[in-house]
Amino acid sequence: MTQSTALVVDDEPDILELLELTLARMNVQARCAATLEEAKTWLERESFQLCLTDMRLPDGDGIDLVAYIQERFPDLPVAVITAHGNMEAAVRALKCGAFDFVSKPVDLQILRKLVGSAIQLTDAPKDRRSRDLLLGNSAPMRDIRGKIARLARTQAPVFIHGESGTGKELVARLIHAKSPRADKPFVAVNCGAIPAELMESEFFGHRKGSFSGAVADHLGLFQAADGGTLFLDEVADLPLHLQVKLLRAIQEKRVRPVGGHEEIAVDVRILSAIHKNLKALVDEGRFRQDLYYRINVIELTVPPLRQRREDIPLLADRILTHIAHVNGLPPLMLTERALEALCRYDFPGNVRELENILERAAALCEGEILDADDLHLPPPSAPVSGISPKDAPPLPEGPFSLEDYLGEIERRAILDALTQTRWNRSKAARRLGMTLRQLKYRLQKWGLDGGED
Ligand SMILES: Nc1ncnc2c1ncn2[C@@H]1O[C@H](COP(=O)(O)OP(=O)(O)OP(=O)(O)O)[C@@H](O)[C@H]1O
Repeated sequence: MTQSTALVVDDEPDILELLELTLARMNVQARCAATLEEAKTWLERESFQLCLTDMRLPDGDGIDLVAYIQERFPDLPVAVITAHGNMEAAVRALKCGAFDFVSKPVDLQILRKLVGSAIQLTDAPKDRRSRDLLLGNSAPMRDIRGKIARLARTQAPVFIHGESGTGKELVARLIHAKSPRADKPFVAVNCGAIPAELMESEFFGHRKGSFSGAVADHLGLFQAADGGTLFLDEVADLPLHLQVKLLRAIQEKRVRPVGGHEEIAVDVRILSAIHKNLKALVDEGRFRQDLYYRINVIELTVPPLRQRREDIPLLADRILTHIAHVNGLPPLMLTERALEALCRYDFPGNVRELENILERAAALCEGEILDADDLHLPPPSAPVSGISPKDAPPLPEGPFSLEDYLGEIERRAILDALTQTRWNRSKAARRLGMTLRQLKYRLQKWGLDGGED
């Protein structure tokens, strides 16, 4: 194995020695600098795979060094050592381009994981076809692809904002796939889909016997994602008490399983997504401000499809090619009229809705040419759910039960939302503006149980 070299910058000789020893055990040679000036001299003289710097240096600030390296040596990952509990400094460093941080007193287990990731980062292949996966040549999509490439090189938490179906999860997967964590797990969790009483154990694991039903040790999501990425979808659905625990896990980089006595070091990159306005939820006291600042270090907005209509033809073409391929069909084509209709349509459900429309059209169409009528696009004024008064069942003759009549409308709306979300109950619940629990109750009531969360 070739030896890597790290530049370690700290004015405390004891810490320098400890870091040097730890790195040596990982076959990483350390060059030590006690000041900003010395660090710059080393940087000119040698090439490094990692730089580890203290925040407070006699002749400047660790952030100055992060900025200097970003400008002069953008391929060199730099991590900062922060005073215990000083998350503000850690966040500043991440925003400035630091790839990670470790807090004092330095936990050697966490340091080893950080160094391992940094070394992998400089070895990682640079490109992984995000253009073929995240389609679109509009300016915002090109910009997002550029950002994905840059964000893949840091460990900074990224907060992805955008309407439902715009491709937030796809963006998160690409950040992971292009990062040095690509060979480790990408664990996606829909925070709204986990029952409140199981949340802590789902996230942090539990020990056998810690509660009735805990028949064996259980690995939580953090441990499942160790070395990789944890994607928290609909993060605003986390209850406040779990937000506190999540914040702690992110800051300390350690988790304690339910019923466990020891804490376990975890190395997880957090990406999160939401389709609501998280800042507004913070203002309403429904989302913790400290957690908001922690997960929102870098924000990425995926615009709705109606704001990048020029991407529709390419997306439609690729989706139809895919549908034809998986169903063993000859190539499917859209007429000009059909394409025009698609480009005019507003897509409240974004790319996912485009996929559904084309799948439905392909399934119902007789030949290989899809015309505008085959798309069955909702008229512009129809509400998103597709239920409008004219679709409501006709009023029965004579006296009737209003409750049963409204129940039938409810049943139709639920069925419609489930069809649109391919029976994904969490997504259907969001579409209907209710909690998963409320939807499950109604599904039971209407005998519509089934499907995945
Ligand atoms: N730019 C794109 N190119 C290709 N496919 C896309 C693009 N954007 C979205 N998709 C596809 O659209 C579907 C929905 O995307 P995704 O699940 O990532 O959206 P989302 O924003 O996370 O949705 P939700 O908020 O409902 O969870 C997926 O099948 C995804 O592959």
